[in-house]
Amino acid sequence: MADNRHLLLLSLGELITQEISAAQLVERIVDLVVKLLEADRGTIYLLDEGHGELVSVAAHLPEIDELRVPLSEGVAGHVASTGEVVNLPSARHDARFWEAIDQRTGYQTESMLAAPLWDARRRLIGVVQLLNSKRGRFSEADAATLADVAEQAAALIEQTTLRHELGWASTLVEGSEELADEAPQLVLGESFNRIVGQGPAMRGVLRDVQRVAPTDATVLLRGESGTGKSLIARALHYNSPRRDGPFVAVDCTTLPETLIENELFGHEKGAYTGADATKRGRVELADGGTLFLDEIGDLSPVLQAKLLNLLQEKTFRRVGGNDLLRADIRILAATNRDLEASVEEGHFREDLYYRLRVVQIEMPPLRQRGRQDLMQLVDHFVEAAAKRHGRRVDRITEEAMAMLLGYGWPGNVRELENCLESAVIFSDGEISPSTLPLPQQGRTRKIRALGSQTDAPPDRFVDEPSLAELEARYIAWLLGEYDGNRSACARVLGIGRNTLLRKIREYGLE
Ligand SMILES: Nc1ncnc2c1ncn2[C@@H]1O[C@H](COP(=O)(O)OP(=O)(O)OP(=O)(O)O)[C@@H](O)[C@H]1O
Repeated sequence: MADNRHLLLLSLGELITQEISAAQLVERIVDLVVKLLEADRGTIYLLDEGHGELVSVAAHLPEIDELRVPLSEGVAGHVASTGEVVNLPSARHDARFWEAIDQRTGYQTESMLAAPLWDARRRLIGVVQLLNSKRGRFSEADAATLADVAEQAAALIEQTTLRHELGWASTLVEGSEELADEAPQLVLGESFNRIVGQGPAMRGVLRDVQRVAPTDATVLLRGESGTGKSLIARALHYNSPRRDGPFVAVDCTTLPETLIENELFGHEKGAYTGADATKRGRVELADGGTLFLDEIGDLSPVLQAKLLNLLQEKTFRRVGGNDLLRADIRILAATNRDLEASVEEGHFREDLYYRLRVVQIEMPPLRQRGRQDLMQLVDHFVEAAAKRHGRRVDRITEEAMAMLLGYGWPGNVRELENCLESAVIFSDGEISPSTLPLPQQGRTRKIRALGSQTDAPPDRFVDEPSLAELEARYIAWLLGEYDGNRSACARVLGIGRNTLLRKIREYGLE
């Protein structure tokens, strides 16, 4: 059992690295726990605080779609209210047993084991429950195992966006949950584990992912650095029929041409000095799965030709080999380059370009995703970093949030993630402007980023700033334009110098 438990925890850990949908993740957790503890059925309930109910989000309940259990009812309700692990050899003879469920499902509950799911701040988020031990009754060792596994499972569930999507999670960032209410409800199966984004731009991306993931089509992911292209590539793989096969990523920028060819296609024994054994390349390692080629715009002409062959014929040769080998792979590629310009300049093959661009997914830069997406990302990354570093963050000040919302994020989501990780480490329970490592030149960059929006009369504000943010940005931009001359800025703004100074202080623009 100890070994099994170890294996289960490992399998649970692996689940989170795979971009399966959040709903699938909880289903797999239930399946694994049922198998490990030799139960007949299992259910994971999450707490819907608003309604004071537990709601089944994954369950072996062929009879009904969803179960809602009031906190005052049943064994699950008892576990949620008291935080106790409950082990009942004969559930129907226990006063806490809620017969209504068996009556609805026609199932005969005999033994039952249930444990609470806690979040990192020791708040209850749900209950995991097992029915009918195949060994007649659950042992005390089973109860201890379930308590252990429940802890891991809760940590996994917390890392997903599931509770946010359901609109039940409490948030650090005021208003970050508003969108969940405003947006048309996403169907669980359509959402992706750990990918945050419900604004129109990201919803479009996720809709495309949903459509193309199940096909074998080559997909070209485009967008600035740090926008999540690799994340989406993994989502495409783990939501495709190839999900049980390997996902192999190759970064085409990091190695010189000859090494990349070797890395991709492998080599035959004796292909060159030092090649004393045949080596399989990434293409072969990806067999039955997905090959993700990152930064494809950087490939040399020779490799572009070989890649074209691979795309068209699904065939390749190892370096130094004559045999034409066949690969059963799906190819995904990504670039942050202007491929059209590269084609024009003769650096990128036109035929390869057309072959690649059949299905394209364009990742929007962070500054175009709207304030709600940014706020949800902030919430997501702060929670994740706090957990990772064992820190507690209770609050992000309004000024800090205004700074985050006003910044241009040239490094996109990766820059935001790094910035918040650092802020969490240096914060003392609260993230304030002084804990945000937005460099001084960050302001300059912000001003420049804004410049492009304010120079031309904006016909739409892609990042939906509030009036106060807009005011802060305009002042910041003016200060940049007038080399920090406050009197000149005040004149342009038609306000007194003191009023301007107050606003500069208020918006943290000193
Ligand atoms: N929508 C999102 N939700 C949650 N995390 C995200 C999201 N988008 C990106 N990230 C995170 O941001 C970081 C950067 O993403 P990723 O590496 O996928 O970007 P990229 O576009 O492939 O970058 P590059 O072009 O530099 O390779 C990763 O840690 C990723 O998990």
